[in-house]
Amino acid sequence: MSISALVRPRPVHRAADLLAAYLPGSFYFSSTGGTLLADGVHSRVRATGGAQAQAVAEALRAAAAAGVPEPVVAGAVGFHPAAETGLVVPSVVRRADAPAGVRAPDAEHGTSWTVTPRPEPARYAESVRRALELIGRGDLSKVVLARGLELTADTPVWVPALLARLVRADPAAYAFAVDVTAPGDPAPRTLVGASPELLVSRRGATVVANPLAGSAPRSGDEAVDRERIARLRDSAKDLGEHAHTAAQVAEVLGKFCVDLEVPEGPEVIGTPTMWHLSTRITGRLADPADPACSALGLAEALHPTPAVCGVPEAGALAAIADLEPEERGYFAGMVGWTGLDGDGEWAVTIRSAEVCDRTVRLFAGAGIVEGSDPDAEVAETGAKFRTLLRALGAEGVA
Ligand SMILES: C=C(O[C@H]1C=CC=C(C(=O)O)[C@@H]1O)C(=O)O
Repeated sequence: MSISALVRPRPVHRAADLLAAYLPGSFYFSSTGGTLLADGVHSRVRATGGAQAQAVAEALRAAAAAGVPEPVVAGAVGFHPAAETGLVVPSVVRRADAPAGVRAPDAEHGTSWTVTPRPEPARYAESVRRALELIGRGDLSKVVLARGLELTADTPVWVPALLARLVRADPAAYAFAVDVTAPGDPAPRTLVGASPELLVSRRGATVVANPLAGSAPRSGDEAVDRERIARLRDSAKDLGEHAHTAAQVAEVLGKFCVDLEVPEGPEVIGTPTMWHLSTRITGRLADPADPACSALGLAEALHPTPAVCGVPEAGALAAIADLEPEERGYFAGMVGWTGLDGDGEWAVTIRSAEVCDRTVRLFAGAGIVEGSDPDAEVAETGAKFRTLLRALGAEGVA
């Protein structure tokens, strides 16, 4: 028998076709590393936080044995991993290159929106003041406090168009759409977003993490943006906020790696709406075959980083529970995929929303450290909402 009869080429898809093929219920994830669209549920992974890497490795082996071609585990894990986990082994996975030349319908500017801030910005500023007291007393060094917006449209929100607009606005983002429908939901619920932050990716023995912390809004005016970038680079408050996050990520990855490259200081990266301090950390795994070293295992070990939680972690979790009136749900968790070989990519679930019929629930957080100004943190979280508000055609309503 000839080789060509035995080896079928991998189907080749175009990223734009996969994005166009996305429908609610599918799993979509794209980044500069490629595009993945997954459909159907071969099996669900039910394991609580911390134990998922082992359960996932077993689920993937079972799927491969059952004939699922190139199985992956895909989905989202909530901020409190024990609370909400939506990981599945899909029946069909299609892959393509990174998105480029994306077409998307413009947002419906005729949509009318009702907006409810949760909490009101003044109450969020008060929580920032209380966090500063905890920091002043020495109980905490950093805590990330989030606030939410609930938007209701006059018609159901069409998630495929929203996703396409997010990808078109920033093809380099970690863009995702995940079905997170829960019992009692009146309609399918989708977690959708375009995160700038890579929690961890793994390819063979190589791992990359790209913690972000320390931010300034993008203005669109070149001279103003140059000044904002320069100020961000020199801001002791933002550099401190960033250092906590980069140090924790380096420390955790260091436990799994034989070589770890950590740049001496952060650089500034841009999204269409924000500037961030960024540290790209790369490492070589000591034991890539260990399930704890799969992309998901590493993501679990890293989560929650001080980009979404704080330092020390237990104190920050307690402060978040005390000071945030709303449950974060999937916000500030992680979203991505891992394959049978342990390779994969997980992003931090920020610049995201949960969409259910006409309702959109979004959150944005900001790192609070000594020197943070409550009103500036209200403005920063407001700027972070713009990724989703723009794509919804709702910029200016909140
Ligand atoms: C928590 C968020 O952003 C994180 C990532 C980048 C910069 C951040 C900051 O400057 O506070 C946050 O740590 C969010 O967008 O909701």
